[in-house]
Amino acid sequence: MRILVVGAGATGGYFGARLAQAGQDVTFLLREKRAQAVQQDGLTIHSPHGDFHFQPNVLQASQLTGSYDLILLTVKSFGLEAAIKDIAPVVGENTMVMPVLNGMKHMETLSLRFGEHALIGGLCKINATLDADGHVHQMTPLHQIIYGELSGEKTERILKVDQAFQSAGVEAILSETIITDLWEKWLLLSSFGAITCTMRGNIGQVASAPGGTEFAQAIVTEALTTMKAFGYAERAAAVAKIRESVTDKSSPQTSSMYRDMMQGYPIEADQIIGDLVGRATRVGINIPLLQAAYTHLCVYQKNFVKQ
Ligand SMILES: NC(=O)C1=CN([C@@H]2O[C@H](COP(=O)(O)OP(=O)(O)OC[C@H]3O[C@@H](n4cnc5c(N)ncnc54)[C@H](OP(=O)(O)O)[C@@H]3O)[C@@H](O)[C@H]2O)C=CC1
Ligand SMILES: CC(C)(CO)C(=O)C(=O)O
Repeated sequence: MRILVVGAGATGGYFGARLAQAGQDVTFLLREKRAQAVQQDGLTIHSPHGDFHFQPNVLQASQLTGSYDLILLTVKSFGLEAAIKDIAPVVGENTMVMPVLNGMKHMETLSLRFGEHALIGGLCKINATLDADGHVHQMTPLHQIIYGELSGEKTERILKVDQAFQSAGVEAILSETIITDLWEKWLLLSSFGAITCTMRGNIGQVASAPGGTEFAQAIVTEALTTMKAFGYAERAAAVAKIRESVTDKSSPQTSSMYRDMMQGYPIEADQIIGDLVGRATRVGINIPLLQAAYTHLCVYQKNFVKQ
């Protein structure tokens, strides 16, 4: 299977490297600066599962030819439009486009652009980041990737995707409920993001502070109420697990949005929190805490991102 990984940041670098390490036919589509750096230095992964350094196949958009069987989209939401333009020439009739972005909005965008048949639902759970040298650091052993047909069917093509990820030494899960999984990942991440970015601490620090647990629970309730109004069919056990994880007083967990914010990087405020606020406003649901979190993130985004 010809696999194109778009981006060699935290998620693309990690999962793309693991696929390549397993001998899969992987090419990275990178923009000029990153392409030059990776071509010169290779790609390095630091991981509790073992470090890995290799010289990947790298192309820039103007060098793409043919079509790919699977395109793994690992850009941030604010890079999505440009990435769509870049990959469009190599999305053939049988190409599967699998994003791992957090949130839901990108699914509509991609479906409108390439058609729903091209889209494979995908998400990943990992705590990873890029360091100043462009190395990928996986900070905890978590490296889960979940994917599935939007219909839930076990088609021939999704079984091939499954085979590739199963070979890669990561926790790979073929899901028959990927849309629900995506809502739940968004519920988890929007809550993690709003809690850690607003309170500037990890989950345990917030949960241990006066009012922190109540704040975290109220954030989950606001996000959940909004998602249910837009089609999320609540699975009680999943929501209970999310509530548990956002109120765990011993948890050192943050979110990628929090880590990006601490480093002065751009964040996905609109995709992760703004989209929820917009949806709630459209149907008249009051979500004051998420609204405040969004305002807070927008102030950061406008004034404090390092150029
Ligand atoms: N980091 C994490 O732990 C997790 C992240 N996620 C989600 O995964 C998604 C990706 O996040 P993450 O991997 O952290 O992001 P990163 O910022 O680490 O990586 C994104 C990469 O995409 C590259 N990129 C952007 N546009 C293009 C393009 N047109 N062509 C080629 N490369 C491009 C950027 O490269 P450059 O700018 O250098 O050109 C950058 O290196 C997000 O939606 C995030 O919320 C989900 C779970 C965990
Ligand atoms: C759920 C979590 C926190 C880890 O995968 C995440 O998705 C992120 O940090 O973006």
